[in-house]
Amino acid sequence: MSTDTSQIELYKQKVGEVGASLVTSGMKVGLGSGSTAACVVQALGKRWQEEGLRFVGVPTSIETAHLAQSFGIELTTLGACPELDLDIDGADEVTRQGFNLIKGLGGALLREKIVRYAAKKFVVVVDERKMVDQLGDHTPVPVEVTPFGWEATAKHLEKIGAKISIRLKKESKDFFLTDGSNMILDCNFGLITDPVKLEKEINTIVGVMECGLFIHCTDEVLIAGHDGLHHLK
Ligand SMILES: O=C[C@H](O)[C@H](O)[C@H](O)COP(=O)(O)O
Repeated sequence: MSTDTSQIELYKQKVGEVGASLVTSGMKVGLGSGSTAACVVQALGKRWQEEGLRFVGVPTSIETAHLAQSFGIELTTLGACPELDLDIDGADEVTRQGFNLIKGLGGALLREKIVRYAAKKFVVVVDERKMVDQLGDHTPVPVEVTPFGWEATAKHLEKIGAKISIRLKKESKDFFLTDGSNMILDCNFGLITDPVKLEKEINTIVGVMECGLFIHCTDEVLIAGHDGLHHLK
């Protein structure tokens, strides 16, 4: 499926607006990361400024925090607010059945997962390119690892079948580091037949902080595409 960039941007804006419409006054809301989640934050910022909507947000990345603050949105931490009503975030792949996800191509996966599991409800916002029949369709599994001894951690990942690409900064050959100062190893496992087993296998490897598989934890998906907007529950 080829869709031009400006059309994709329109899909993201649409899904961002609908995602933002799920937030009501007084809610505690997880604010996701990446370009689609940014559209949600922008739409929330508009509602904050034009409608006087008031809620508190917990950002999943420094970038999201800065964006939210640019609209004056009130932010808090999981320390002050460990239970959230709603978390809205993007994804890199979403399975049509079961809404399992790969996340983390933008590098925010550990914080995103912590925020997701602090929330009662998790809504994912995507454009139609992200929908797949099976995880691993076009995206590796990002794995966040502690930099100490990452080479040994990588060997363990290879033993369970990963073909690894070390995430580098776009502008240089330096290692990309997450907001928590961890590295990311992008692990290609091919098509993933048993994501529950794989998530467990990855996360029991010493040195792994978290992986980008989000399994059996998505309540709703908003999808924007050529045939309009779909809200799947
Ligand atoms: O680390 C990044 C996050 O998991 C993003 O939500 C994910 O990569 C999707 O990003 P985008 O909406 O920019 O495609």
